[in-house]
Amino acid sequence: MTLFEIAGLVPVLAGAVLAALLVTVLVWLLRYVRADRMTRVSMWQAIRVRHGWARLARMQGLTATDRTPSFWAQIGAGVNGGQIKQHEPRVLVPKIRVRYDRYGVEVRAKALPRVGLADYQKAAPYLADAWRCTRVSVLPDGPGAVRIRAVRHDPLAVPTEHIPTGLVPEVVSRWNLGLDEYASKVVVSLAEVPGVAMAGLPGYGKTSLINKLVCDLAPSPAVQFAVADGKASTVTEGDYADLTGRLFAYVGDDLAAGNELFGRMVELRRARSASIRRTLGVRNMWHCGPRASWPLVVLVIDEAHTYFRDHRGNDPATKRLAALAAENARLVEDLVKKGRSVGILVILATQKATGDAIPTFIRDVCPVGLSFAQKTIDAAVAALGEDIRNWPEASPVALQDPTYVGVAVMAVQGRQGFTRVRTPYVDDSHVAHVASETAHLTRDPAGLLTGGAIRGTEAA
Ligand SMILES: Nc1ncnc2c1ncn2[C@@H]1O[C@H](COP(=O)(O)OP(=O)(O)OP(=O)(O)O)[C@@H](O)[C@H]1O
Repeated sequence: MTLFEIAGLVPVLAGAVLAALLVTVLVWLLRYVRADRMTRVSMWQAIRVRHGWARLARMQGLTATDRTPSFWAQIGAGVNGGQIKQHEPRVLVPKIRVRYDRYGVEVRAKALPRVGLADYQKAAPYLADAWRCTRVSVLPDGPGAVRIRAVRHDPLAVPTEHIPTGLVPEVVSRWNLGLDEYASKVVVSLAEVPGVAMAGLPGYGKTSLINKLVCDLAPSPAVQFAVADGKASTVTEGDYADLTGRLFAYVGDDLAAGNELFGRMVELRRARSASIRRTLGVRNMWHCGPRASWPLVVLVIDEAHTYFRDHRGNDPATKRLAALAAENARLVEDLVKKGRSVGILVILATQKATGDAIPTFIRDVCPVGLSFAQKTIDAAVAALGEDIRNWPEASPVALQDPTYVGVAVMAVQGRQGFTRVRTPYVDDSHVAHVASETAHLTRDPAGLLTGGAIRGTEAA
């Protein structure tokens, strides 16, 4: 190719570069037009972060200086008889990739020699100021990289809403709780979990969170639900009225009815334990996963204290209630201690998770515990364990403000300390819709053991 021909290609190349630029700008504009107000602000923020990064990184000491002559300088020196010219040290700036969402930006940055995770963490408060964010966290992002999460608004203070998709979940054991204080998703695995203990002052979102879980799992025939609601006498007057169609069993605040349901569940647990090997070919249902013929059975015990409270008195009626409460505790203990491998999950919700509300021999074997707002640190300790005393900034006692309705505190696997989660609100109309659309999937799991499986809907 002659020089003349090469020169002729320049306008073509310039045109291609311009066209690529134009496409990039158009895509950005399209996204901008379609985005909501908060995301638009984040889009501008992402541009500012990218363009200001080289300067900011220098000022924060996040750059490295390379004093070794470059490869080309050394080659040049070889040509000039081994003499390397006065060499300018090079300042290395970490490469970054910036993504945005409604709450702010996420920056993935490379580590450099002597600039690692600890340096980024030390710089986090200054990055927050420079990017005008309320919170910045820095976490490792694989070898030699960090993930910087910067949020402009406190995600815990912004109520969110969840509209159930009505789609069959890919994995029924994934419990998507909501967003943490950095607007990252908090997902808890329910596989191999026999019990969840949920506490919190009245009106702070326990029932709404349970409704969300039921709505998300209801489209799967591999999950069946039963509810004991200690706050209502009949199903129609309680918080679970909209879900009735999708429940294979429901009892209100009557202790004897609760006793009957818990007894039924223990019988199911025993029958499953006796037949699991023969039916599933494994000793632990989670080794093959729940399916329509062997569904995960979720028993919700809301206002759990109703069923376990100690009744004191010598009159026959009180004595009977005391006996029923003791029996209820024994039955639920059986489910929580032995139900895991056969696919039974008990969710216990109460206002204060002290020993008089949920017996400690039940509460303390629930692997997942969470708490919405609490009045006292003792109530927080009862719900989350002694360690919460060491994390005062995450204490549920600090959530006693209407702003934090729907915010829960929990220990999340793989994370240090406690995580605060903004759980989304699920409107009653959505709950009713999902329950009525999926009512045809409701089966009594005991009936399935004797051969009444839903045909054609095996496995989740
Ligand atoms: N995640 C949420 N986000 C915003 N608001 C919420 C959320 N959850 C609940 N709420 C509001 O709080 C009200 C009470 O919620 P919910 O019934 O779930 O509380 P609760 O803790 O179960 O109370 P109780 O102990 O009395 O049953 C709801 O009607 C709704 O207005």
